[in-house]
Amino acid sequence: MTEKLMDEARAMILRDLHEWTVLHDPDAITRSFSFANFAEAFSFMTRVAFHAEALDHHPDWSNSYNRVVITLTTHDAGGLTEKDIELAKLIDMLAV
Ligand SMILES: C[C@H](O)[C@H](O)[C@H]1CNC2=NC(N)=NC(=O)C2=N1
Repeated sequence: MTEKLMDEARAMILRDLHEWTVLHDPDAITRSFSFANFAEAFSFMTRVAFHAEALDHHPDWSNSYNRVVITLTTHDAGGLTEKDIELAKLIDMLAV
């Protein structure tokens, strides 16, 4: 199983993901994205979904019209792992 990120490694990685906010209960990161309209938002979600499926790591998310809120955590590990970081970086690339 993928292990939870700890201490310095975790702090260093999270510094690079400065657009994401760290949550503590559960241990997770969250970011809100806004798009021109629903079609753009849903197209983004579709692209993220295919990558998430390929990674076998899935976002907790919600969508309201042009806004998508994504929370990443590893349920199996009870907190943030490398898999969340990998998916967050991918999501950041897909959002631009
Ligand atoms: C069996 C399968 O690999 C697991 O259930 C995966 C699927 N996707 C997952 N996604 C997330 N975010 N956390 C998990 O623990 C997780 N587990």
